[in-house]
Amino acid sequence: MSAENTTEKPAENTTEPVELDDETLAATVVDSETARQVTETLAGVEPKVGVAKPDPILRATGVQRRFGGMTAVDVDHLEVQRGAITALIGPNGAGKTTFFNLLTGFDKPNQGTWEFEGKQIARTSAAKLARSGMVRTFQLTKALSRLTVLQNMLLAAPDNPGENLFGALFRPLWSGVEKRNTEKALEILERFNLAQKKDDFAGSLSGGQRKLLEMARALMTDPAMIMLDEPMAGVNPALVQSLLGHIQALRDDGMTVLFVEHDMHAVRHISDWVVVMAEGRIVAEGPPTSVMQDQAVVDAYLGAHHDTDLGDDSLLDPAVLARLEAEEEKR
Ligand SMILES: Nc1ncnc2c1ncn2[C@@H]1O[C@H](COP(=O)(O)OP(=O)(O)OP(=O)(O)O)[C@@H](O)[C@H]1O
Repeated sequence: MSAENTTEKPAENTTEPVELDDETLAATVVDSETARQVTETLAGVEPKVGVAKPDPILRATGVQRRFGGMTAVDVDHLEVQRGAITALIGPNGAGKTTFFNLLTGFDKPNQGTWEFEGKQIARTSAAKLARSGMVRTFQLTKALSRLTVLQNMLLAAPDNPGENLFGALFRPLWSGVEKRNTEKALEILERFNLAQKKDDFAGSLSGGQRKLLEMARALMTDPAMIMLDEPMAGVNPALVQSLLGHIQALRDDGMTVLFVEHDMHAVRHISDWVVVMAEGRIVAEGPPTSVMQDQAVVDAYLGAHHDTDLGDDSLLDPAVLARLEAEEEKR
């Protein structure tokens, strides 16, 4: 199917929840050398809120964002370890998206500072951040859906002159850049199994393929750190495994990954470190298994919506389980 002979059609399964059993999810975990090294390094870090990391790529301090009288984000201190997959989780309204938007230059804080690669970046624009190596994924807008997959990739290239004066005046120079960008785009599309779709409209892709394209676009800037906004949302379960594999591959290629996600199951299997937010604050952080046993995390999720599945019960501390059962009986 190509852009020339097809019309845009809605993506499939965009609202389907992720429902994969733990065994399937566990099977997606890649036992790479990098994964082992990261786990080993983080095993030496005390799982407590605000703890210093051995090699932080991002450090945020005293970040506050208020909307009227409501404080949506109030983070004392957070460090993100270089080369690891960090998940930012929490119940609805916890402040994850607001914090993510602040870190990626899409919103301005009332107060706070943060640095990336040792440089202050609070109040730096998203475009500037991308040029310095921190990039976030975007949901495909309506306009981008009407472009082909390859055109989407080329637009994401940092030196894309587009239709500006430079492009018009320096065509020969631009065509060299365009050739390089096209080669790079095709290489990345190949990696995400999207090369065959390069001439399809982005709007014709399934929910999962769109998420892959969002990641592929971000890689056009050769980032050191990639920030993913709910990478599993709206993805057909059949594609979740492949998506998780791609996220791990980014880490194994040396990138730092930070993602916002609701789904506890998936988070637990692929994250090296989990940060939990509730009511604007970070209430726990640590390796996935220890975080799941943390009372503050259980309280945060139960307080928000009682039917939340925290994942594999066998990982929960017996005392926590007993308490959950007692609370269940009371209801
Ligand atoms: N632009 C805004 N104006 C007013 N209040 C806002 C705004 N953006 C977010 N909020 C509020 O800030 C709080 C945190 O919202 P946020 O979207 O960051 O939470 P979240 O953890 O991402 O939740 P979800 O998982 O439901 O997306 C919520 O109470 C929300 O209503």
